[in-house]
Amino acid sequence: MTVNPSPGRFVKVRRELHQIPELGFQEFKTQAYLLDYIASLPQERLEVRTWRTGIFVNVKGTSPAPRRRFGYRADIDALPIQEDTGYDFQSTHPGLMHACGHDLHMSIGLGVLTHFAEHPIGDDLTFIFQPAEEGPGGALPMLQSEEFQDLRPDEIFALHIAPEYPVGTIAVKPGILFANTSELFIDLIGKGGHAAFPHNANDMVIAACQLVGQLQTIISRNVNPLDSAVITIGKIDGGTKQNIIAERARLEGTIRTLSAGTMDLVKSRLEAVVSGIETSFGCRAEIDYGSNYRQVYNEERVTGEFMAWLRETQGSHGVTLHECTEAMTGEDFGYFLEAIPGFMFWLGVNTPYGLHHAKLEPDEGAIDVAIGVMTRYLTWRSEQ
Ligand SMILES: CC(=O)N[C@@H](CCC[C@H](N)C(=O)O)C(=O)O
Repeated sequence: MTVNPSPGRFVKVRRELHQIPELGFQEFKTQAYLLDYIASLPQERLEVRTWRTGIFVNVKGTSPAPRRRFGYRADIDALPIQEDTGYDFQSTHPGLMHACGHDLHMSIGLGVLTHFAEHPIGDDLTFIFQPAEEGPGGALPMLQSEEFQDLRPDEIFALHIAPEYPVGTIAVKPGILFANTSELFIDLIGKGGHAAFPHNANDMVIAACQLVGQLQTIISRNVNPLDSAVITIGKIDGGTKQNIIAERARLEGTIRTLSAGTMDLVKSRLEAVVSGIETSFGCRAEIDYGSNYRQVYNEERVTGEFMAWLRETQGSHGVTLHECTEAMTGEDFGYFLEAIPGFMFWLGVNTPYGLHHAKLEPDEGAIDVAIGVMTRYLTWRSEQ
């Protein structure tokens, strides 16, 4: 796709952030960039707090107390992907890329914050720039942090880019939007040996191949077909050389379900299947579930009001509301929504390559659309 050669303010910000992607809890340059930008805003009503590599910004409202407080969250970390876009502002960090849109999420967050630093509303606002969404999860510890407690909002909002929708589309629904997630790491430990003497070894490459296939039968044969679940093994590592039987293999993946009960079922079946592999291969297995995220559940009343407001005003915003179905993506924003009513929505960015792809090139026109919608929505809410 062609990119705008004379970008606006927040497109420039997005491009600068795009060049410095960092993994979870290592977002040092990103945090410094965000702090520098925030320091350039009118400071009269702002209070900035850092938490590890994250940031809270309090924007003090203009109404006399008691005031309500609204929260807005943007995630800031990137993925271990070697970028393959046609951009002239590609990642300067080899092997790392903003391939899940967090560069757009941050630029939109800064755009909304800029508006309210310059045009404060009656109510207080908390902006949250959150590390480690892709893993191991920054939302829960940030929510529990001391720094957050007196900035805890009454309602909280966030968005995620959606490659499949045109720019101008906001896709949302009340209730569950994103799945429950659990990371999955399985180590298989057998007995290595010479490639020519398989009968003297326990080959963990064969065990890993069998296990990957058997794991899929949990989805097809244990989960109710009217429910939904996903097991994806995204990475396999095993062995040392083509003529050595592998002593070890490691599978890395993720589990997605639409309920906590189905997550328990999948895990208990998975443990039975892995134990069967131990018996049949005479090997040892270790399972680690890594980090787990709660489903993203959009509170019905607040989401319903947002959708009604969008329906009434969409003509004047150039925005189209689409009531979508849930997706098996995960998001640790689910922890915020478990504690505080609010919603997350999908923002159309119209690009053929999906999230987590090395060629992801979101249409930057979506940045101003989102800043416009969020500033108008928060202003409207404050006037209610
Ligand atoms: C929106 C999105 O793509 N989120 C990630 C969240 C990752 C959760 C965790 N690290 C896991 O892999 O289970 C996703 O992969 O859905």
